[in-house]
Amino acid sequence: MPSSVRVTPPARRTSTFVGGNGDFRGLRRGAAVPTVSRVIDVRDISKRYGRTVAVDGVSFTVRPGRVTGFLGGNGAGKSTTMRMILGLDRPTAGEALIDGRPYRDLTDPLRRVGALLEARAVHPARTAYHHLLWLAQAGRIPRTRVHEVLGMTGLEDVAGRRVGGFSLGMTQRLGIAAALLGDPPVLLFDEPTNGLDPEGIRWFRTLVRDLAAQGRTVFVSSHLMSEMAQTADHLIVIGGGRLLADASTAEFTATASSLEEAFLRLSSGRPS
Ligand SMILES: Nc1ncnc2c1ncn2[C@@H]1O[C@H](COP(=O)(O)OP(=O)(O)OP(=O)(O)O)[C@@H](O)[C@H]1O
Repeated sequence: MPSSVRVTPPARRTSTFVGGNGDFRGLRRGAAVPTVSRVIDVRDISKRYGRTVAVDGVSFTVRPGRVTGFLGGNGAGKSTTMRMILGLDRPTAGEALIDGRPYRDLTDPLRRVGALLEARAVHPARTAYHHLLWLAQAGRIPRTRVHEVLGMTGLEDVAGRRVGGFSLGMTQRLGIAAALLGDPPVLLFDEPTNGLDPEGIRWFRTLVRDLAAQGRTVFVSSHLMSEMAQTADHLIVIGGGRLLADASTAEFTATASSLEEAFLRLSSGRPS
């Protein structure tokens, strides 16, 4: 097991906030899910920060119609990979393509790709509604869509509250709402269940499975093994910046009693 890989316990429960109207029909507006080019293609990508090799020659493809989990311990390189996919970090080598192009070359990116990365990166004095409205206006998305995503994420009742007073779980929901704004066919969520209570985790699981069932490409990073076992159809596993596995969840766990055991065995380099 690479020394940088550790498996941490589940995130502390920080909120008793529940909800989400469970109505994900807002995701099916119009012909929002194109039938082509929803693949995320990561090709031999590397990222070095000074002497730290965060990502080391990783290649994989994230396909539509299923939930792909991105598993790795702390410091494995998940966030760096996601940031490179979204054009927020420039690869030292290799490339990441969505729809056959780098993110920065996509036209109308909010309608092509939705992402939750740093949920806390919101203006604390803004209300949830105004945060989403500001994003919607920047992406030429109608105001009615703001109401839809507030309903879908269970934030309707707190839409008028300042985001600075939100719990971590509520902030995560706001980040998920922002990712859904453009009704995009490709979605990336980095540690989306951080701070969500059990009800929220179950709600999120239902949401992403529904998104995938609609034919979207859904890529979810996590270090919560039991959660990923229930959520992901397919797994990309990295450790120490390197690709360790790219397999269906069923294949990955076939010779282990649990996903956690399979992950720990793989990370430690023990044979299955
Ligand atoms: N901006 C940066 N400058 C320097 N080093 C960085 C930077 N971003 C990430 N790293 C390093 O790159 C490695 C991979 O980090 P990354 O955040 O991608 O991992 P992760 O799998 O998302 O981990 P976690 O689950 O803990 O968030 C780590 O060693 C980290 O310290």
